[in-house]
Amino acid sequence: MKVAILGTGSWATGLARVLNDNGVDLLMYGVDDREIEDINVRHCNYKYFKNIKIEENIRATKDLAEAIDGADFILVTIPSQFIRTVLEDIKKILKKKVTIINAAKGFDMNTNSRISDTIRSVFTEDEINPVVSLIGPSHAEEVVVRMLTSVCAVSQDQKTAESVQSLFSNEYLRVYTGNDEVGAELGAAYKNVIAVASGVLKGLGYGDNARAALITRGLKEMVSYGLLKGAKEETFFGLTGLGDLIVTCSSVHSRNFQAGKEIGEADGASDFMVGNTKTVEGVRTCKVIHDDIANYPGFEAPITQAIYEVLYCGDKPSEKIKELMNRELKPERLY
Ligand SMILES: NC(=O)C1=CN([C@@H]2O[C@H](COP(=O)(O)OP(=O)(O)OC[C@H]3O[C@@H](n4cnc5c(N)ncnc54)[C@H](OP(=O)(O)O)[C@@H]3O)[C@@H](O)[C@H]2O)C=CC1
Ligand SMILES: O=C(CO)COP(=O)(O)O
Repeated sequence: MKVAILGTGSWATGLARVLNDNGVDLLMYGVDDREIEDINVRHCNYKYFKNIKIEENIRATKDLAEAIDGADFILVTIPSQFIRTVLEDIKKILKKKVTIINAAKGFDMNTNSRISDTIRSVFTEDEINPVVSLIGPSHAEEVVVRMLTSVCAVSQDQKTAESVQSLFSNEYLRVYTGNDEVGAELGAAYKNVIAVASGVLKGLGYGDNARAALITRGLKEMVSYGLLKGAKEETFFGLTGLGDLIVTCSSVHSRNFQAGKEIGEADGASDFMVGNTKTVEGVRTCKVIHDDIANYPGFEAPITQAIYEVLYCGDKPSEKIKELMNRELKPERLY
């Protein structure tokens, strides 16, 4: 069994360690010489994990053909905006049928589609097995040091989901299966927008009460949007919905939360939007969801709308909070 891992970043490294612990043959594919050299020569990934040594048989290459050669699975652990291009490169050199596992949480850069749909649009049914998404509340910083974590292997095909479940499960990573691909992928993407909002609250100096309200009302937005898109309501109360929302809205590890905090502290997003180099999927996801909501007249997503106006219209977070709090009073309708 061989797994090709796309990416040499934090999540790629965390999951490489899981697979290595599980005795799986793997090869990482990266574009960054320094990261590849760190992994192969110094047996670490200094850019992401300063004090952590990784095993010597975790290896990386810049050669995509070498990485996917003989692979039974290809694990997608690069930010969503780069995924389509890399998949198109793979299609040109793929020699055997493979299962593609998506572990990214966002939308296609060109088409705004979910990543599973992107994968299916690039490959034919003869080239790939059913797609699986491996998603849930899982900061790489914890997985890489083997801290207890649970995620979900979500696929339209139960048997393929189970093959990914057994590939990754071990004593510190418990993998469930799920079949609501739409709900799981939308939840995992949408939570990043709410996590940015959570950071903004923190940056503005608000506390636990505000965060609890945000998570609850953010979940409401996620479910309502998901139902519009054909998701199952129950999925949003599982690991890929509420679970991921809690971890990303509350953890110092979250780059979406940290981005929001920086924006809240500055009471504006202009510096962040110009200077950010980290993977903060919530920024683009916010725009994708915001623009899509325009297709559903009367549908309201006040948190996403407020974050959109902060990120893309130059509005001040402090003013947005006032607007949100001063809206017309109403019953707490859930869905
Ligand atoms: N980090 C986490 O805890 C988790 C992340 N995720 C998701 O995983 C995805 C990846 O995020 P994450 O690992 O955190 O991101 P990182 O920023 O940590 O790493 C991204 C990696 O992808 C590399 N990369 C960029 N473009 C390409 C390309 N064209 N081909 C190959 N590699 C490329 C980057 O190289 P370079 O350094 O040169 O830019 C970097 O090594 C995101 O969708 C994220 O939401 C999901 C769960 C947990
Ligand atoms: O998806 C994640 C945890 O489940 C990672 O969150 P960040 O992308 O905000 O760091």
